[in-house]
Amino acid sequence: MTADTIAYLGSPGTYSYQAAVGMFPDAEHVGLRTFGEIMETVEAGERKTAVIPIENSTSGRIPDVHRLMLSTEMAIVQERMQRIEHCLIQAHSGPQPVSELGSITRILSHRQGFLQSSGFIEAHCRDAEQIETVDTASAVKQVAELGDPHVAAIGSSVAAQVFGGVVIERDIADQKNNYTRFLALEKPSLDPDYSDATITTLIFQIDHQPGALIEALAVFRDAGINITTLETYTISEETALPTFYIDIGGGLEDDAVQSALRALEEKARYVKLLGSYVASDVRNANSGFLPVKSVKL
Ligand SMILES: O=C(O)C(=O)C[C@]1(C(=O)O)C=C[C@@H](O)C=C1
Repeated sequence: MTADTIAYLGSPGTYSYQAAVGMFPDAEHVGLRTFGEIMETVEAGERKTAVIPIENSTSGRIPDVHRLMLSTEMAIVQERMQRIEHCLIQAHSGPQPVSELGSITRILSHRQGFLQSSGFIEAHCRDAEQIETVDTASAVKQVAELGDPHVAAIGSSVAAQVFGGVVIERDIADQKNNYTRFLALEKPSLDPDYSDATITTLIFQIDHQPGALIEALAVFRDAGINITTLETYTISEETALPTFYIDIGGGLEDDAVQSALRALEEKARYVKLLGSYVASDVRNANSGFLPVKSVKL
């Protein structure tokens, strides 16, 4: 395994694997068990790039990853909107006709698979026990190996192919256009090139006082910059003051972004740059992610 390797969650068949291959088709890819391990191996210089999901158009932010963003020293270098087409998958020995989905007593999936398909589960197998797995591919693998007609997995058709499962229902996510936004993170370059960057990601912290957030956000309005994501952290020892994750439309070399960031430094208690990179061209109403340019209807 070389230091140029891309670290992702799980094994071939996870959505993270599909995103990692989509972003870096010619690299070597290594699957790890947790997002923490993925970040650590890149921070330690053992692997070059971490590919991790940050938010989903159906279920919203991926909380574990947002928390990792607080402490990381790495820089975001790329984003990708990955289409997530969840399938209900069973073993070859026991696929159920869709009309008999009520006889499924156990469903295995990653937490996000359940969250993104909750409407389908409620409508067709509401009494089934839900068992969380480390990723969707391992859910499919376990179900294919078990061969029990009353057990199903929520995962990708790629995982069904890899592990020999049968897809009995396709595209079961609550929103038909279900996309997850993946980020690629690397150790910061000593000589970063932001010339093509069109989106910038920051974490900032402000005093807990009336009007402090409005004042901080006004720097973007004053510079004519769109905000495409704004997430609030829950408080903890690390984040005792109000702390926010924000994506703004514009690259670090844009004059408007530079003047907004200078103004933000004045208003905020703490500002951390997470990266400035090329915005995905799949930012639209179809994917559920705002484009960096203004939209007028
Ligand atoms: O379990 C997988 O297949 C993953 O790649 C993880 C993950 C996630 O953590 O959000 C990635 C994309 C989908 O949103 C569902 C699950």
